[in-house]
Amino acid sequence: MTEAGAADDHALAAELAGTAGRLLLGVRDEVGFADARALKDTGDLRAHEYLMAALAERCPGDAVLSEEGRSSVAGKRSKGDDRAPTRNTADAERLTAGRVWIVDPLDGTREFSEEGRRDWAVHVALWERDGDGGRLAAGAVALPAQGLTLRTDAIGGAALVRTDAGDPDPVTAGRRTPPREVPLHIPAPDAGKLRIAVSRTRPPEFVTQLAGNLDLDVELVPIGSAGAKISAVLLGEVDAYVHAGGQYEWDSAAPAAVALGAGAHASRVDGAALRYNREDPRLPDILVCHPMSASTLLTGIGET
Ligand SMILES: Nc1ncnc2c1ncn2[C@@H]1O[C@H](COP(=O)(O)O)[C@@H](OP(=O)(O)O)[C@H]1O
Ligand SMILES: [Mg+2]
Repeated sequence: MTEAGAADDHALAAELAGTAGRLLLGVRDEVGFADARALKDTGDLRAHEYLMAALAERCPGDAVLSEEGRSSVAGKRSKGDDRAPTRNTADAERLTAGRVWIVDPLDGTREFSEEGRRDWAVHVALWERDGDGGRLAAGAVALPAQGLTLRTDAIGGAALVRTDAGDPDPVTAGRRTPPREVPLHIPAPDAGKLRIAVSRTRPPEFVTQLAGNLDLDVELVPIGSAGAKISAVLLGEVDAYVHAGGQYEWDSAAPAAVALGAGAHASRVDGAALRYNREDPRLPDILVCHPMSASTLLTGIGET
């Protein structure tokens, strides 16, 4: 990959996540909130079909692993559309490919279907094979209802992009427009305190025990979507995300790529590296936090 080509991967991830996000805001307007199932399925499948078509056109030689492209969702249909979802690259081809896009077309599907909620995301990550097996090479997390995209950049860092869509922020509305894109660095937590983001609907029991074991003032903050939770860590709205008990590569690939670019610690809850493009896409647990909180949290998790 040339330097210009690599830079394009970061920009492409952000462009595709942002465009899928705008499409999803349109799906919310079109389908409405009365039938949550129809809204979820239509959102999942329209964003998936857009990403599959865009990646096939822009990166025809690359493999794709999407949450909605598995054979297990082959029977799913979006409202007013009888087509089956476009299938992922076959496993045998994906597992030998040099470049694999790992996408979650709509993370936080439940929150997407609840009127007024802003904690849902589009994830677009690029995994590349290298001498050590492989690594996340680029990633973008769009938060369409918040008017934000968090993305990796070409110099190993990350950036926060303000998009036009989304509800106006009542605090900044009317003030001078802030810069459209700014570097993203994970902020350090306040001394003695730790706000830990947890799933709204499946908070792991061990995180409650962990909170009790830590010698800190801990607040558990329920937020939907892995991408929205990891973004909340990078934006300083919480200090850590701890999850266990189930998840898949597409739930964390793009947010982990951005987190690592923003200088965060991102690992399994036992401290092992997050690994992607495996035969089995299950990746059931994750810890994202500021590096200065990592040993406290890893030790606390180990003792819980
Ligand atoms: N125990 C579990 N098993 C499988 N997937 C899980 C899970 N807990 C969370 N997830 C997935 O992780 C994402 C974030 O979940 P949560 O909002 O509860 O934190 C969701 O992705 P999707 O919305 O793409 O399905 C959800 O399905
Ligand atoms: Mg998901």
